[in-house]
Amino acid sequence: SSTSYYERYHPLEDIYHWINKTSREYSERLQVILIGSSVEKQPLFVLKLSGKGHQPKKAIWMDCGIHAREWISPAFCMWFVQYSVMFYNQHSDITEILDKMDIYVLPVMNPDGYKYSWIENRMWRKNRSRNVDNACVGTDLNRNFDANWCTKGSSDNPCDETYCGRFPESEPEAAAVSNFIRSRKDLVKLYLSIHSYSQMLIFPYSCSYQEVPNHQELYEIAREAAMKIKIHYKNNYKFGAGAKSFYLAPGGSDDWAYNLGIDYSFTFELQDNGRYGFLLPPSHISKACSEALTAVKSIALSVIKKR
Ligand SMILES: NCCCCC[C@@H](C[SeH])C(=O)O
Ligand SMILES: [Zn+2]
Ligand SMILES: [Zn+2]
Repeated sequence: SSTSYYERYHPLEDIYHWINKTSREYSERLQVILIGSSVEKQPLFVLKLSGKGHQPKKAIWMDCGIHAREWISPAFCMWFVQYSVMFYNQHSDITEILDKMDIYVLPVMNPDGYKYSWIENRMWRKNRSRNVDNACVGTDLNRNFDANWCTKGSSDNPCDETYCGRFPESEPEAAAVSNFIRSRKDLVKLYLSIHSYSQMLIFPYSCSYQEVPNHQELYEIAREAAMKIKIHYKNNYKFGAGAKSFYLAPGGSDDWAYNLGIDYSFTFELQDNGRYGFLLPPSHISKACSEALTAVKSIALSVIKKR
């Protein structure tokens, strides 16, 4: 049987073609925004998803592909956009969400690394920035944001997988995202960063063991989403504050967004639990994305009800 386009992984050029084609096909729902470019000058395109009525609404941010080898992440952003344009005005949940909030989707935040993981090294994680005084390549974009930058849980060694970069937002990819979010900080109410693997719904802080003021609220929102995944897909997702329930990880986009004032900020670790890890087979894309979709809708609706 021919598997659908959305049940396959796609190389970088394919994804750029998809962005172009889908935004033209659904021009009522989608607008392409160029927010910057990568180290190797690949464009960073954000797809702005909006329902009817073009007055500026509150917004949700979703980034995918910050880490090159986590191929299920860009696959989910594509799956999510396709689901949204197909079922807006048909399924009540996505219709309610889009009638109340715009959604900014960045399908590939680390295009250089993603391309490199297709061509050279399937297990690549970082971006592809060069260091003048060191042969090692790449900064971990999820350690490059200004949240307890370069403290314990990251490394100042350019050869390490969690290298924090030369300074906060030193990387063009991280700077593009933080500049865009800062410019819309009064509109963005929910921040989502999509990763793999471990099946977890993580909320701040990962950069310290300190508990955030609305910890209980974030815990309940995450628990509700994990419960829905359990009910609908019989799969277990853990949830909790990052540092305590996962590991100490400073310089992350989610913690930075939270400290900017975005009170609802989550990092998703999608499938699986370690059997295939980053090499999740295409046959698992559908279920992994359905589970992530359930979580996104649950969390978005929880945030909307908080208004
Ligand atoms: N912002 C830190 C959220 C928790 C860690 C997430 C994982 C994703 Se691969 C990491 O960046 O190590
Ligand atoms: Zn990751
Ligand atoms: Zn991960």
